[in-house]
Amino acid sequence: MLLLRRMLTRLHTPHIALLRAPLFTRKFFFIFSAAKHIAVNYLFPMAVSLGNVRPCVLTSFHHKPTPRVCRSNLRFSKNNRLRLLLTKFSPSSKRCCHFHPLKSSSINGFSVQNDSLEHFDGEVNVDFNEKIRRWIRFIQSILPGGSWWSFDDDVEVKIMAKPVTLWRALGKMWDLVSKDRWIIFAAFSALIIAALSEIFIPHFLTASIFTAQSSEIAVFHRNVRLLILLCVTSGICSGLRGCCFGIANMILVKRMRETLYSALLLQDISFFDSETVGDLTSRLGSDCQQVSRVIGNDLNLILRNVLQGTGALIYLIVLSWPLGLCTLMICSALAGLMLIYGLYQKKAAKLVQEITASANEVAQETFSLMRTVRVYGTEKQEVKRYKHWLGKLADINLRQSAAYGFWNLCFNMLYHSTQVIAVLIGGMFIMRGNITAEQLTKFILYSEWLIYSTWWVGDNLSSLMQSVGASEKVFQLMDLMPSDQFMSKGKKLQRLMGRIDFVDVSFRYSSREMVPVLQHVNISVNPGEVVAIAGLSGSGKSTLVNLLLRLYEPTNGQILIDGFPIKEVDIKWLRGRIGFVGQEPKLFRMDISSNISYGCTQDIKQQDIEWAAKQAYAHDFIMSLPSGYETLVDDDLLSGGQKQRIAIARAILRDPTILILDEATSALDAESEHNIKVATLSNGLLVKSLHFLSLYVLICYYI
Ligand SMILES: Nc1ncnc2c1ncn2[C@@H]1O[C@H](COP(=O)(O)OP(=O)(O)OP(=O)(O)O)[C@@H](O)[C@H]1O
Repeated sequence: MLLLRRMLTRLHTPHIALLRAPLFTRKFFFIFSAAKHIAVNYLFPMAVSLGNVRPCVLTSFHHKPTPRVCRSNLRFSKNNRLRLLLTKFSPSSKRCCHFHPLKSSSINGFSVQNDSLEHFDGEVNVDFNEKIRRWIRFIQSILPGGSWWSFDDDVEVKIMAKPVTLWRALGKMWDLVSKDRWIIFAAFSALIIAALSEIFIPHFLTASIFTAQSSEIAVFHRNVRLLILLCVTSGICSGLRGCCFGIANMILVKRMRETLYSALLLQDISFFDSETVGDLTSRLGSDCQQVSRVIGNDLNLILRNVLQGTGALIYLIVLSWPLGLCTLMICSALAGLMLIYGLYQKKAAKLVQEITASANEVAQETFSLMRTVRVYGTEKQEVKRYKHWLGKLADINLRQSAAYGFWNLCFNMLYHSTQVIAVLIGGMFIMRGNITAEQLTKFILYSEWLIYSTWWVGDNLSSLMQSVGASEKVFQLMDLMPSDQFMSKGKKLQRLMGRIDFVDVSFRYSSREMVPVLQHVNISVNPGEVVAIAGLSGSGKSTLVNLLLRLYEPTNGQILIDGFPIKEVDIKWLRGRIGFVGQEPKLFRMDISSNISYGCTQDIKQQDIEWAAKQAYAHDFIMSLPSGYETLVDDDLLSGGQKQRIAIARAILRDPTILILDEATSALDAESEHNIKVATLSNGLLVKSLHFLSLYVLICYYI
């Protein structure tokens, strides 16, 4: 007991974890305290592997570990099938076993290892010299060009987008807004007039002050009148410029979203196997929004400041070329820094967008699987998963802010050095009688103007680079060619009889190239024949249907419709003649009538919808809903069987020549299933489900 108490006083809060472990494990630890490092490093992990200790309670079991760490991966734990990462410290450590459950979750195609989410929170026993060495290493890393600035460690996300140059991005943006080029021309005209007016303001300001001082009243009044005129012109034109660029920006973002959305909708289904919904919606949302700054803000301010800066530079050189050249040199240094800073921000922005997309992906997945999350109580885990990406985002934002700080520091130093140089050299020139006090005042005003213009150009250029970096993936997606099915028209047969032949068809999904799903399949179905395809789960029944609907192309062999290769038939026309009810029918967030008539090209009346609903035995339950056919539904507001009945009604309403039911009545009770069969039979349709224990059945019926 004494030993136990002593051990307990030495165990601070995190070690309570050990007490939760089974008695066997506790005894195991205390009795063999003499050989504790062996126990901790080798025996305890074994206890975990045998299932005596749950790995999650071990996470905080560590005490003064030495910094020397060796890692090995263990793959055990029978009950919860977690993969463990055992971090084993050197024998000199006191108790230092540290486990992290490695729950791999695939996000953006890359696995996220949750061990990085839980940080080592124990105190680290390091000597003073080691601390100093660490500090020196840290300081070295945060100096310009140091490792802290590199983003390489953060690239846990898949960056597929090819780099887009600034000119290419601007060219693409121009393509999108060129239809409304008048607004751009109006914006540029206003910009030029405003910039020119503003350039002359310091000149007439200084001239007015000095003419007032020398009592030249007529000249003073003329200068003041001109000053007022310039102020009014620049005010009006600046307002016009801002408004026109804002409109151009709105047009750009709108077209960008439209183009991207249309490009995505025309992709092959296999494209959606590799891209996730969260990622794509993030491209449409935040990535396109990033571009919204480009025209209305960045380009606008860059152009204005380039014009004003050039004007100020010319004025300075005319005023005094030695002073002008000094300012030019400082501005060139600023421009060099600006370029490096801009490129850094571009890279950071690209990563920020990728990580934002990954965070969105997690959120989208969690919200769509909310019921599963609630039932399994994994809310905290999901928050952790989301926080992981937020942490990454914060990390990059931190570096972006630090870079911004550096950029500000450089700017301020260079800005003040121009003032000092101007006063030093200008003062000497005044003393020598080379220039007047009025000229020096104008010089200081214009050099300030020049340096501020350079600053604004740099700031907006880096913002522009960020927008370009953020929109790389958007541009890449917008460039994707539509699926072949939308490119080639194909033949419309005079009449679809319904003969189908699968001739030596083999298939494998492109996302899993190594796994053959179908191999040399030959099936023939005559018009009017009902065929049931039965097979074990995962044997490829739904895949057959996918090929018949031409959602995928066979890797070998071909499918014939009435003797014509399906590839040569107009696929839109063919799909219009096929009624399909899938395994898990999905409903759109719209009323029931719209859901039933969804995709129907014929002129549909309410009676037709109700007729189809009656055939599918959906009418009664629809009428029992508060607003009947007007009731708003979606994927979550109806039972599985009710959704299936609406989907069957949708298929019936199309009056299809070929009806494919992919276990379409699996969620219905036996009576409803029977009723639907009888009802559809009387209209020449047969719906039949065969349930062979765990076997799954697909029925194809041709009329
Ligand atoms: N989009 C996809 N990408 C990669 N592999 C897929 C895809 N869809 C299905 N598979 C794989 O193809 C195989 C056949 O799947 P399919 O859905 O056709 O089976 P099934 O016979 O309909 O199964 P069940 O009776 O369980 O619905 C499975 O091994 C599955 O993992």
